[in-house]
Amino acid sequence: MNKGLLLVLSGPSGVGKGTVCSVLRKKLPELVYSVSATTRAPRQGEVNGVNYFFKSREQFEDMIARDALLEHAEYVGNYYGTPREFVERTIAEGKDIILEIEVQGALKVKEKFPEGVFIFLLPPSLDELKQRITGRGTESQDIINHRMSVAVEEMNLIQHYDYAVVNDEIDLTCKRIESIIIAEHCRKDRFLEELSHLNAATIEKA
Ligand SMILES: Nc1nc2c(ncn2[C@@H]2O[C@H](COP(=O)(O)OP(=O)(O)O)[C@@H](O)[C@H]2O)c(=O)[nH]1
Ligand SMILES: Nc1ncnc2c1ncn2[C@@H]1O[C@H](COP(=O)(O)OP(=O)(O)O)[C@@H](O)[C@H]1O
Repeated sequence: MNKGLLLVLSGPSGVGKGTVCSVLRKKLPELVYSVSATTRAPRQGEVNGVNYFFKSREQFEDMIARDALLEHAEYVGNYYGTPREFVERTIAEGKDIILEIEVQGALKVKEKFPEGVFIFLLPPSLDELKQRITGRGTESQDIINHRMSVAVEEMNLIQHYDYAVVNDEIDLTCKRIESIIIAEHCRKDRFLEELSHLNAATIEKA
C-alpha cells in the first residue's frame, strides 16, 4: 500500500489558510487535518482538540522534551507544534494529511519528510493581506503590525516550497489545491516500488 501524502500549507497570517482548510474539509472529507498544539490563548469560538490543543508553556515544553512533536516553532511570542504520532500513523495507513503551519516549522518538516508536498499560499497583494488580517478583528494593532513584518520575511522563503497558490478567490484557490493533490497522487515515484516486482514471468501469467 502506498503511504498517504504529507501536505504542508503555509502562508502569512491572514492570507486565508484557515478559510481554505475549512472549505477543503467539506469538499474532501477523506483528507485528514493535523491539529496543532499551541500556547496561544483560544480565540472566541475555538474549541480545544478541534482548532488547537491549547497548552501552558510548561505543558508545551514537556511535549518537546518527550519528543512528542514532529516540529515546533515560536511565532509572535507563542509556541506552535505538530503532534508527531498522529501524522506518522495517518500516512502509514495510506491516508493524506494536511498540516497548516508557519514557515520555520515547514522547513523542519521538510528535513524529516523531503517527500512531503509543500504549498505556499500567497495574498493577491500586501494591502489585501493587511485588510484581511485587520478585517478578521481577532488581533490588536501591535500584533497585526508584528504579523505583517513576519509575513514579508516568510514570503522571502517561498523558494523552499513546491507550489505557490494565490488566494484571490476562495473556490478557485481550493480547486488549485485539489489539482495539486491529484497530480501528486500520479507521481511515477509512488509506483516504482510496486512496479519493480513486475518481470517477464508475471506478464506471462497475466
Ligand atoms: N510551526 C508551526 N506553526 C503552526 C502550527 N500550527 C499553526 N501554526 C502557524 O502559526 C501561525 C499563527 O497561527 P494562529 O495564531 O492560529 O493565527 P492565524 O493562522 O493567523 O489564524 C500561523 O502561521 C499558523 O499556520 C504548528 O503546529 N507548527
Ligand atoms: N479568498 C479570499 N477572499 C477574501 N477574503 C478572504 C479570502 N480567504 C480568506 N479571507 C478572509 O481573510 C480573513 C483571514 O482568513 P483566515 O482564514 O483566518 O487566515 P489565516 O488562517 O491564514 O490567518 C478572514 O476574515 C477570511 O474570511
